Amino acid sequence: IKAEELNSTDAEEVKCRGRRQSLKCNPDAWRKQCKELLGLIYEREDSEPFRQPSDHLSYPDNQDVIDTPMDFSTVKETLEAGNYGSPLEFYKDVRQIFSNSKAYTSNKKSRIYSMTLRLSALFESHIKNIISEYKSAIQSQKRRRPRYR
Ligand SMILES: O=C(NCc1cccnc1)N1CCN(C(=O)c2cccs2)CC1
Repeated sequence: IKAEELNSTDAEEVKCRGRRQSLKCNPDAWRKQCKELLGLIYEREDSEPFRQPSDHLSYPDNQDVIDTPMDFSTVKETLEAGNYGSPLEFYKDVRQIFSNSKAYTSNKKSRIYSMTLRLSALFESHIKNIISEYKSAIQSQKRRRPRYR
């Protein structure tokens, strides 16, 4: 049968089976993409205050406000250790860095807070494609109909 005679699901699957290693169909491609995104973040000077755990000594006033400390070195270690099961877990930790920064500051104009705003704009612009490609790779991998081998 010709590929166009397959319904969209089968066609998608045929496409993916052929090109497993391509980014589109490879459900593990997100790890490499998130590593590259972290590299981009590390290149930005804006990420400097967030590359190591916040030191509560110099920011004691908000210590109780931050119940989940997070920083990019922790995210990097978790990703490299293979301890994220999906890009959504990666996304959750990175967003924690930005929300902690918001909780730290009372003045939304503070220099360090404006750094998180620029950084999160960069992050959001890249992560949404990584997540949508991951979701479609999972979809095309799911067998719509069980196959009896
Ligand atoms: O202590 C760190 N980061 C670790 C560190 C330790 C030593 C040297 N350089 C950075 N902060 C400070 C608090 N913080 C904020 O986002 C905000 C503070 C005020 C408004 S926002 C997160 C980054």
